[in-house]
Amino acid sequence: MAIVKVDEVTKVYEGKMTKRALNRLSFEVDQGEFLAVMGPSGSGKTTLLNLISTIDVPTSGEITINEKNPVKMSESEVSIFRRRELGFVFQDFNLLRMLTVEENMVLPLTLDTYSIEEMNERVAALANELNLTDFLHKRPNELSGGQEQRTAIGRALIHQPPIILADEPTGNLDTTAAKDVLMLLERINKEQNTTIIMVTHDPIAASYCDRVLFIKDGEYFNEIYKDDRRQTFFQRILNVLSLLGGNVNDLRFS
Ligand SMILES: Nc1ncnc2c1ncn2[C@@H]1O[C@H](COP(=O)(O)OP(=O)(O)OP(=O)(O)O)[C@@H](O)[C@H]1O
Repeated sequence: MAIVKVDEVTKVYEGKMTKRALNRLSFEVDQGEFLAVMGPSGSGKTTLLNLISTIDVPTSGEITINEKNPVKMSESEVSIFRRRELGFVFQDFNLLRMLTVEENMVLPLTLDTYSIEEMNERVAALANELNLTDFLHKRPNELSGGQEQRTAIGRALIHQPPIILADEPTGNLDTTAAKDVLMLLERINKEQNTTIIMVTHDPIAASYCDRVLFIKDGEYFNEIYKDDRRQTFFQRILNVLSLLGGNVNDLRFS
């Protein structure tokens, strides 16, 4: 069953220079799918994620998330919808520097009516799963990049949202920490059936996904599905990327 439907979506940025960032893009994401979105720099990946995340609205076309269309909601409905249905993971972690790991993770819950016991229980369970139990009282500047990103993933998961949106989640991590984060996302996806949409330049990161959707100049270019082996999927991703062209420096091989 499709949990996200992108139907003929166009996004035009008006300004001194009008820019058509997405042009009649259509695709669906199944519930429980781990999807990577790839494309050259400027192809519209972040624009697409901003539209799905309800941060921005399409110029035309429709995006349906869990059978709801956020464009038709009031501002307060959208903020509740965003909080309950979506979790966000960013390249630069976006943690609050003055807060501890525990406080960063629990923050989204404080906007809703959860009891202290429930909040403590959720943080403890997630910290255990994310291997952060010993770091709960530390602040971001005392953490490694991988620990910061795991904290950010904890913050994204604390609401148990059905969909996680990740924008280059491994972009600021070294190879080992990136692998840990990808294996973690893969595990969350498989064990909790959380749908994940991840924008990435990195073919290795994309090879952890079930499917890679390639876009070029704001339009659908191609998509490929994982077979049994990650290594052959990785090779097939590289093949499409070479067809896709663009500047090879746009792709980070790690
Ligand atoms: N707010 C904006 N106003 C005007 N143009 C914009 C705006 N945001 C993005 N664009 C343009 O829209 C196009 C798509 O940008 P977008 O950031 O979605 O691409 P991207 O694929 O995420 O790129 P990158 O991989 O470099 O992050 C680009 O040409 C960009 O310059």
